[in-house]
Amino acid sequence: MSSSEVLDRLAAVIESRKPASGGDPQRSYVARLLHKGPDAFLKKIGEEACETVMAAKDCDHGGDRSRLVGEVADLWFHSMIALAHYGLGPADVVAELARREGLGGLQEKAMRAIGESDSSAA
Ligand SMILES: N=c1c2ncn([C@@H]3O[C@H](COP(=O)(O)OP(=O)(O)OP(=O)(O)O)[C@@H](O)[C@H]3O)c2ncn1[C@@H]1O[C@H](COP(=O)(O)O)[C@@H](O)[C@H]1O
Repeated sequence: MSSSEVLDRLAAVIESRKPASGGDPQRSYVARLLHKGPDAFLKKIGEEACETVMAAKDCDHGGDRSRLVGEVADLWFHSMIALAHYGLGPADVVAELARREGLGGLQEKAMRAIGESDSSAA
């Protein structure tokens, strides 16, 4: 089982829960969030991000690392609902990570700073 297969299957299920695909808010959690709209699933992303931070901090103090895995799973899951709403999916995120492969964060930041100073000089 590859991680991208799992993400692709989940993306397909989320797609099938969209209102246009007949998703039923009475029977499906995903359909309910999509039906409520961006405020509902974006709020969940904020909550899950905070819970991820708290679970990670607990790991620093001997906490259960499986809790961190669970919180990141919640964060990814709710982020995937947002991606689907905006017509995107895990393949788009993977493509962006692939594009960044080999470009160090400090290098990218330095390139951005040069671009910003060029545009302010123009
Ligand atoms: N991966 C998940 C998944 N992860 C988390 N959740 C649900 O997300 C909800 C919110 O999680 P919380 O920990 O915040 O729980 P809570 O405090 O009860 O949340 P709220 O009351 O704030 O909604 C819970 O009800 C979880 O069960 C998920 N629900 C569904 N999936 C996947 O989505 C598929 C489709 O789900 P349905 O659309 O519900 O059929 C499922 O088959 C799964 O593969």
